[in-house]
Amino acid sequence: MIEDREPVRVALLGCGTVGTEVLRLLRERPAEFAARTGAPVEVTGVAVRRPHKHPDVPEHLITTDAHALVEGDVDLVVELVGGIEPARSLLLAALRSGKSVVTANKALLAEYGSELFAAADESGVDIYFEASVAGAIPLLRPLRESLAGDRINRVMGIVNGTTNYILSAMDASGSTYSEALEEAGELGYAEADPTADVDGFDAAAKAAILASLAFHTRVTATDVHREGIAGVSAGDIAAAQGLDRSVKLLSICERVVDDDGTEAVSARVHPAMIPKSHPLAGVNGAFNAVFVEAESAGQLMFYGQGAGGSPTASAVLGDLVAVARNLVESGKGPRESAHAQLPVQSMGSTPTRYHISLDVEDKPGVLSQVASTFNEHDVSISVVRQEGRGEDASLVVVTHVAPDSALRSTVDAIARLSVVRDVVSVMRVEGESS
Ligand SMILES: NC(=O)c1ccc[n+]([C@@H]2O[C@H](COP(=O)([O-])OP(=O)(O)OC[C@H]3O[C@@H](n4cnc5c(N)ncnc54)[C@H](O)[C@@H]3O)[C@@H](O)[C@H]2O)c1
Ligand SMILES: N[C@@H](CCO)C(=O)O
Ligand code: NA
Repeated sequence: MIEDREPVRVALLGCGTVGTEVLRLLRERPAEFAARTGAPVEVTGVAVRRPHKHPDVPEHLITTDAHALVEGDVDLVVELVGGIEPARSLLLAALRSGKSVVTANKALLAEYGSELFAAADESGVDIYFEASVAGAIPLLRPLRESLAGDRINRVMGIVNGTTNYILSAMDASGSTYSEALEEAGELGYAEADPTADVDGFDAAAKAAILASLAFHTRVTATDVHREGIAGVSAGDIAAAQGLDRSVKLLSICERVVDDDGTEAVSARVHPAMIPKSHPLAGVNGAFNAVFVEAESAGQLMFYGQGAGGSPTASAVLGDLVAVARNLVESGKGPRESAHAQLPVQSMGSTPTRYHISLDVEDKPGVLSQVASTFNEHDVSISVVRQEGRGEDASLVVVTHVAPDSALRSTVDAIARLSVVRDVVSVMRVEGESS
């Protein structure tokens, strides 16, 4: 009988948006978890910071001493505290004392992943982290396991729910940036410090995790070029709408191959305009979507809820069952795979395309001055549109692909032209052929 087997003893660290939901489901459905695991799953302790804030957690489970809980009589530690410390020390202590770990902590994994994987390896235990990227969406398991025999060339998508919620609201209803950010916080999508979301740190951490798994290379958050959405203005959104495009915060991880066959990894997070007809343009609110392009599999798309207590708990509990099964059956999950160790390419050499919207003087010769500035920087123009408005005119230029540094210098040079009154919007363009 399953109920008579030795239980898998679980320590829960953190009982906030995600932890509360994980605990609720574990306590409501013990028979299902036991049947799927092969042994009862027993929560033996819940570490919190302020006990009085958790009236629904049975008193005998609550502790403020997370270290004692982790080093005590448990088999599996579920970390839902977030941030670097004390999460890092707690997980290292857990792994070094032979406990398997489930975590949703992308900030920690993107910086100290290798240290945690090494500790897990030395102790022969598991570390699972599906909830750390794209919430409920099964994405890391497919990359780590299902696609382990393929060669991935690109991973591109929307992996931050908060910023997607804000950009969708600004696009659809004309909400202000701060109204939409407040709503995202109330709905449990935003990080404890929402600048992690809006400044792109969260998406960059996720890009580092995705690039590491996809390219079998250690990529950390600092390797990822990062631009957030704080600079996205109502003018940028309007410029995109005028061209039948949407603005999205994209995480893009690519395998780049030089003419001589040398390979590198490029990982970047920045806002970009994509055509309304692109599948990512229809991903709204806290939903996430990620495209994976692999040599044999071709294109794959992963879509679903990327944030929120309940969707994230689904991924955490899926990992918990996988790890618990391994404990019951003496199995083992995948270890770190970083055999390729490709170099990381700088953003300046990464090929991108720009959309540039300018206010210029409406007089002859302006277009040719602007065009020759592009020419001088070896950047070729794909589309140009000019509209007169009395003394002023607006000029919209979309470039072909060029190294990002060349595009940056072109914009700087254009801004210095006396005929250019204002650079209204500069944004990268993705999702269309060059
Ligand atoms: N909320 C989401 O949508 C979501 C989605 C995916 C991943 N995550 C990740 O899941 C983790 C938890 O996120 P959350 O939204 O539940 O955060 P939260 O802020 O709601 O909860 C964290 C909890 O940990 C507690 N805590 C802090 N320090 C502690 C300590 N030393 N000991 C014990 N408890 C401590 C806090 O008091 C808080 O209750 C984070 O790593 C986050 O990035 C969150
Ligand atoms: N703050 C994160 C939570 C999910 O990882 C987001 O908004 O996507
Ligand atoms: Na996921």
